Amino acid sequence: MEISWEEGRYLLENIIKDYGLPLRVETFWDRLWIYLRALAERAEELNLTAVKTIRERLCSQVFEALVMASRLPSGAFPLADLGTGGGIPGLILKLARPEVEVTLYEAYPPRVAFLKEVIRELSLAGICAEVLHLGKSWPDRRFPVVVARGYGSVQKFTKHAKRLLSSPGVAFYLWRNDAEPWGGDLCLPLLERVEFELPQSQDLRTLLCFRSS
Ligand SMILES: C[S@@+](CC[C@H](N)C(=O)[O-])C[C@H]1O[C@@H](n2cnc3c(N)ncnc32)[C@H](O)[C@@H]1O
Repeated sequence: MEISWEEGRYLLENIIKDYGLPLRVETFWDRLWIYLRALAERAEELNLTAVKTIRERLCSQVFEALVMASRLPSGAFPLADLGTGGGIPGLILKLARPEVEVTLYEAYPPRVAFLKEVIRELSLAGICAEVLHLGKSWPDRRFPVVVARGYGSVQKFTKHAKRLLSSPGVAFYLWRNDAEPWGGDLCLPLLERVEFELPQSQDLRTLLCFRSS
């Protein structure tokens, strides 16, 4: 059976506590829940079916995004999420770190239309979603922070992040060790590598942190 509002909040609260993340779930849970419900309802239509339940999403994509949120620089700054799909990690970063100005880039227009609806429904300011196939075209601005998850390979991420990063700048990539190739020589210097296990499944993830070259 699917998880309830109370169970979901309790689960995430405990995950955050167990992993010692410096975040307070009560500051973003209501909006996160609305977003997760919308994503669950539209997942099939948007072909975002890798995760089957809200419980599973809390223990994987949400948790991963919160690990990233707690490692971002402090304060307010513009951030770009490349290949955001249904808003991961960028939309979750915005909920957990509302002072950050987020741009979600995604090549598939229906996913961007969904994100625009969610942004409107949640009355979020300082976040936008744009249809853009990076590599074919590029935005005319640069960002001090660039992030992504599930972008195809670590190498592809560093190649595109290098193009979008301002200097100085930092890029963060959530690498799914078991599911995604490294892809070859990296285009940015690696600053830090943080390995962690997902709650419940114990699957491995690595948060890679790069700096502008
Ligand atoms: C595997 S999904 C991951 C989505 C999301 N980041 C997540 O972790 O759930 C990859 C997404 O990146 C998008 N994508 C891949 N290459 C892209 C590119 N060059 N420019 C923009 N979006 C891209 C795809 O359309 C897809 O939505």
